[in-house]
Formats: sequence, C-alpha cells, structure tokens
Amino acid sequence: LPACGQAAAEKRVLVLGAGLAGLSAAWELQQLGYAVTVLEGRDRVGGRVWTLRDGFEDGQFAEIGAVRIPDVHELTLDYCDKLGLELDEYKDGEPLYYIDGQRFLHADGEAWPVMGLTAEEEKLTLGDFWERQIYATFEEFGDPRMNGFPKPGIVEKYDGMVYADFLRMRGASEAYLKIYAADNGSEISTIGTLAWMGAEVADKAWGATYHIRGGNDQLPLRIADEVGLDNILLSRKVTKIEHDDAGVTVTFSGPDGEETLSADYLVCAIPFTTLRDVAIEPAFSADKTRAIKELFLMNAGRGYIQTRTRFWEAEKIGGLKIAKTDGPAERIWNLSDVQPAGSTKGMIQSYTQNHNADAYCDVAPEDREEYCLAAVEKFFPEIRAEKVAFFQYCWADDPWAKGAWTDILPDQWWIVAATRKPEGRVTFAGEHTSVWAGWMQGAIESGQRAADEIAAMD
Ligand SMILES: Cc1cc2nc3c(=O)[nH]c(=O)nc-3n(C[C@H](O)[C@H](O)[C@H](O)COP(=O)(O)OP(=O)(O)OC[C@H]3O[C@@H](n4cnc5c(N)ncnc54)[C@H](O)[C@@H]3O)c2cc1C
Repeated sequence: LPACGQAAAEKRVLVLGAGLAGLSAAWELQQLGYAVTVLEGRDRVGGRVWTLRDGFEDGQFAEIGAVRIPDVHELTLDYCDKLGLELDEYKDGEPLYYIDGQRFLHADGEAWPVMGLTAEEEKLTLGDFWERQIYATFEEFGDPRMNGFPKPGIVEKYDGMVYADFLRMRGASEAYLKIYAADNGSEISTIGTLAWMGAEVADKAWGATYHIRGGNDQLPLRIADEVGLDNILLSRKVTKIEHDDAGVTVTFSGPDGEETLSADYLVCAIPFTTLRDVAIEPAFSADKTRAIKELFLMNAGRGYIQTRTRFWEAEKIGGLKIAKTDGPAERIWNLSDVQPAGSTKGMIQSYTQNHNADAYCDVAPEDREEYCLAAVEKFFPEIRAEKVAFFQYCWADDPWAKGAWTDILPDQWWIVAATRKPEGRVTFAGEHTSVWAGWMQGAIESGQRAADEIAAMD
C-alpha cells in the first residue's frame, strides 16, 4: 500500500457547490492530500449562509440564511475555533405573545390567557411541556447520533405521522399547539415526527446560542480562504454529471461558455432541488433518483426591519425571539444584540415558514414591505414610525436553493438513507444528507463524511 497521503496526491476531486457542505468536504479532502476543484453557481461562496450588509445604517447587517449556532453543535464550533472566529452569545429574554388576537407577556407559573387549554395545560410552561411531551419519549426513539436510530418498531409506528399529530396523540390541545408553534415555528404541522424527534434528541442538551461576530458568513468565507480561492470556480452552473468505474466528468456553463472537467471522484453538495435539473449519466440507483425528485425543502420568508431604537426593551421584552405569534408575521427574531458594538439601532426580522412563508412569497416583492409592516403593527404598533430600512427575502424563490431547509415529510423515512448513499465514485454532502438537516452543523458533518467516504474508496 502507498504511504498515507501519497496516492491521494495524484487524485483529483470535483466538489459541486460552495455552501458549507461543499467547502467542508473540499477542506477535509485537501488535508487528506487530494487536489480539489469546487464548482459554484452563485457569484459568492456560502450558499444558505449569507450575511447582508448593504442597505442598513450604522454598519449593521442581516442574516438572510443561518442565524444561530446552538452550543451543542460541536462541529460548527470546532471550525469556528480552528479558523479563529469569535462568537457572540444571543441574550436570553422574555418574548411578547400575540395569539388569537390577544397581546400578552407571560411569566412562568402564570395561567396562559388562551382559550381551550386543558386544566393541566393552563399553567404549563414551555419547558414543562417539552419535558412531558417530548423529552419523556426520547428513550422510545433512540439517539440519531448513534447507529440504530430509530429503535425497532418506531418507523412502523411514527413514520406516517406529522409532528403536530404526535403532540396531539400525546394529549396536547389545539390551544397549546398554537403556543408551541408560536415558539417553534409553523413547520410542526408539516414535518414528519421522526425527523423532528431526531433533531430534538440530537440537540437535547442545547443551552447557549451563538452568532459569529461580524456575520455568520465569516465561516464559509474563512473556509474558502483555506481551500484557496483559485480552487473555487464561481458563477459555474453544473448541468451534467457523467460517472463510471474510472472517474467522473462534469459539464457546467460559466463566463467562458460550456466547459467540462474530469476527476477521480465527485462530491455532490448541491441541494436536490437543483440537482433535479442536472442530467445524470448513467442514472443513479432507483432510490437515489426518487430521493432527488421527492426531497422537500421547507419555505422560509423573511422581512428584515432595521429600527430607530430597540423599542421593545421598554416593555422588558428581549431575547432572540421577541415576538411569538399565530399570525402571518409568525415570529419576530431579534438580531440587535449581536450587531457591531456601539450601534444602537434595532435589527429584527419577521421569520415566516410553511403556509405563512408561502402566503408572504405569493405577495409581489415590491408589496412585501407593506404586507410585513401591516402584520407586525398588530402587536408592535410603533413599527412604521420606528422603521429605518427594510429588506425582504423568500427562500423558495432562490434559484440556487429553491427552499430553505430539508423537512423529512410523513412516510418519507426511507429517504434519509437514500440521500447520503454514495453512487459509485460520487458521494453526497449537504444538510439534506445529515442528522442535523437544516443546520450548518448538518452541512459540515456531511462534508466531512463525504470526504471520509472518498478516502475509504481509495
Ligand atoms: C432561512 C434559513 C434559516 C436558517 N437558520 C439556521 C440557523 O439558525 N442555524 C444553522 O445552523 N443553520 C440554519 N440554516 C441552515 C443552514 O443555512 C444550511 O443547513 C446550510 O447552510 C446548508 O449548507 P449546504 O452546503 O448543504 O447547502 P447550500 O448552502 O445551499 O450550498 C449549496 C451550494 O450549491 C450551489 N448550487 C446549487 N445548484 C448548483 C448548480 N446546479 N451548479 C453549481 N452550484 C450549485 C448553491 O449556489 C450553493 O452555494 C438556515 C437556513 C435558512 C435558509
């Protein structure tokens, strides 16, 4: 056998996509001695990690994609550490609720002013609810960080069940589900139980929540520096993958027209929503082909509002999620606390998903500001007077992602294994192939796995 790293030095790997998954795979492969070229359709790296700095005052920024890093995401934190990135912690605080048209603050131990709760739920805190309805079932499901998740019989029992129905089955009332969705997002009425529970178990010890100082895009930008910008070809749209026992060839269009590149191996780290439009010769296995066609990306719509002041603080409202509602603005996330030191303006976003995002995205882009402000002023009446700048984004309309993050739907558990399975010399990375789907950690974990799979083939 050749010495470790020696054989690899002659081997070339093409990586499709310069999101965190593709960049992580490229970086790991280089460290194993492979020569790597990354092909990226956008004119920037980072994919769904994207910090917008234009259009806001006082050097403030908005996170259009990933916002937060849980303290249990050790792979993400490890990369931040290796790359010398500093973190800021999101402060804790009390949110405002706006449910059934009622605006209220809620202290633990107080009765919820929401009609239709069971007697037991009336004073149940969100923490108590989590312990009783969710944490109490962890043993039954198993741990997705280990092999053998879910435990035997669990797929048969829960695969067909949407997560909100799982909570109903465990006795949650419709009224408490409104409170829970206002806290966790409206996708609970679409995502499958196994996917949600896998994520709950994986992140069960989550305490603090972080942001990368200056913007989360520092992470992909710094990995790209390590990979070497000469090895990353931007504005290249991949249109065809050919693969056989001897190697891979990729066709793409870019500034120089249509081109091809060949290599020994391929890491496919583009979302399945865009891989659908790429010709594959010969076709991948039947379950991979079906997975590429059927994988679902949840939509997310955002309305970013920079405000003159952090007016909510006068009511002692604070934290990352400052408003939790059952209305079209869904939740208001507060990124003010991680803005550049000394800047005093507010930076908040209406963060919609699921049906709320679809409704928002159905509005013409030029009308989304009015739609967003009208929804927010129902519970923050000062919002129009406070607004300094506005920006909107709909992830379903993003041509390079066509959605925000993977939700495994009911009856789709089969897709998990199908997404990540290698096809000959092609390996697959991306949040959609990871236990941590929908997280930067999922992208990183998958990139590292894809690199390991290639090394194991050699
Ligand atoms: C609204 C939103 C909120 C989120 N919040 C968080 C959060 O708070 N915390 C967290 O950790 N994660 C969050 N995430 C998830 C996180 O951003 C993603 O899981 C992660 O960035 C995905 O990385 P990826 O490399 O798998 O995919 P991507 O980032 O999508 O990278 C894929 C790359 O492939 C490129 N590409 C696509 N098609 C082609 C083609 N045909 N040819 C060439 N290139 C192509 C794309 O341009 C893209 O750059 C959020 C995501 C969104 C959208």
